[in-house]
Amino acid sequence: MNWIDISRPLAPGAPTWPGDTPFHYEVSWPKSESGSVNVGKLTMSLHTGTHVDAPYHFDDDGNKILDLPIEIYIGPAIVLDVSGKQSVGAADLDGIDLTGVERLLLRTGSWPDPGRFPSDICYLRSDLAPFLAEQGIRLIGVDVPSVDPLDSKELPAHHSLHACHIHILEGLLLDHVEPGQYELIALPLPLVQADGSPVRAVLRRLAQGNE
Ligand SMILES: N[C@@H](CC(=O)c1ccccc1NC=O)C(=O)O
Ligand SMILES: [Zn+2]
Ligand SMILES: [Zn+2]
Repeated sequence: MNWIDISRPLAPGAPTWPGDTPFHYEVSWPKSESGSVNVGKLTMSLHTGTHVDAPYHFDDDGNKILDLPIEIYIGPAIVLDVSGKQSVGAADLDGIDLTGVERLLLRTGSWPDPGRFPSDICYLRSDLAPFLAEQGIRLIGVDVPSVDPLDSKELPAHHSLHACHIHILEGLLLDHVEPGQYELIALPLPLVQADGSPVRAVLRRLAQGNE
């Protein structure tokens, strides 16, 4: 019960990376023709909306989506508010107790208009990954299209997270979520060769010690 949807809706006009494939859905075989059912077809970039990156997205030798362990995308997660920061590094999380936390979702608040691709986002500095890995984090989620600056070609955050075995979830919608402890489900599709996958990401509040 009480699952909170933290996925961005996929509809015509959904914001994409500049120049990327627009989202398109159509009923390609209508009931009037098939005689029994409407059958839909979908065209989209795998990096539109709420999605996971496979390492292959930024490393030709990296794992593809179906190679990723599904247990990463199901389980307890912390939502942390970091809004107002231009970037997040180890120093920004100093003093925050992440003991036993494997999944960390950052609410940056830096995608103010969900109808348009953002122009400037809060990104992760490359000293964050080793810091998080040391604390036992295995998944990082952000409410923006990338963990790196939008114009980055080197993608230092993607590469450092990958080097530290931390999986990447992007494009979450966290505006309506209070910081705290949750159970997360955000499963990628079983796309065998893919560099990314849309996910339906949901949270359910876990009981707090003092509630
Ligand atoms: N690296 C970005 C995605 C990215 O750069 C991108 C995604 C879709 C289409 C084009 C992209 N970059 C082009 O330079 C990310 O996954 O965070
Ligand atoms: Zn992506
Ligand atoms: Zn990415």
